[in-house]
Amino acid sequence: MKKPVIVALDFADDFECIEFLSQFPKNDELFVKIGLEMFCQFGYPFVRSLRNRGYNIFLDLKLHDIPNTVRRTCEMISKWDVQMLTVHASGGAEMIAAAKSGLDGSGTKLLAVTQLTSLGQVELANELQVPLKSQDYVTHLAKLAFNNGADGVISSALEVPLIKEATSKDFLCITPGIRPKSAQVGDQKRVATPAKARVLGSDGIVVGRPITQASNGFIAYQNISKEWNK
Ligand SMILES: O=c1ccn([C@@H]2O[C@H](COP(=O)(O)O)[C@@H](O)[C@H]2O)c(=O)[nH]1
Repeated sequence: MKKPVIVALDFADDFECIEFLSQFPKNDELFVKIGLEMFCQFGYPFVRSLRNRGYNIFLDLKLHDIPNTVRRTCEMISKWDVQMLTVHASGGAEMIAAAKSGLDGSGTKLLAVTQLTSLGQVELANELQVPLKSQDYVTHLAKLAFNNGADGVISSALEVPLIKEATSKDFLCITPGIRPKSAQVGDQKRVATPAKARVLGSDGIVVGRPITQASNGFIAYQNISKEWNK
């Protein structure tokens, strides 16, 4: 599959979301991300309806709980035919392995979130009291995920070369925190342009507001895709 531009569907309203998607041609193999905002409101029926319309689904639930709870939740999600699911790598080795075993037999890729792209070095040190350089912390969590069966990680594009070197070139690095040069950074701290993410070796980029809040979402998507696929 072509390395995707994954559109983060962070909408408060499902009609608004469907109207947004109607701008995209029907035959496009679009990859969309359903996160907590939409999942908490519209749940599995919404996931099902987008999957039935042919979209590839990245279900970004960032699970983080005791291993037994995560395994049982993943067993349920394994029947949903979604392409990717997230857990937090900081849930630990046993939790990551439990998530993987819950997804066993499904085609769903398990991705572990390392350090959220909204957290920089200052927040890591001062708020979370993690005494490591951000890139070392991300690499440590990526190795933990790799050694416990995850198919890849969520990180910023900036850490991709280090992660690939510490794990495997085939270990997926899916990167949010993507901002075209002219876009507002907002709450993101570790950001990269689509072109930089490509050069650094990301396997897929996640883009929300620069597309969903653009005056023409489809044109914004096309421009980002062009820069990403150059
Ligand atoms: O570390 C992370 C993990 C997940 N995200 C999600 O990606 C999108 C990014 O949206 P933008 O509007 O492009 O900032 C959003 O849904 C986050 O929940 C992330 O940003 N960072």
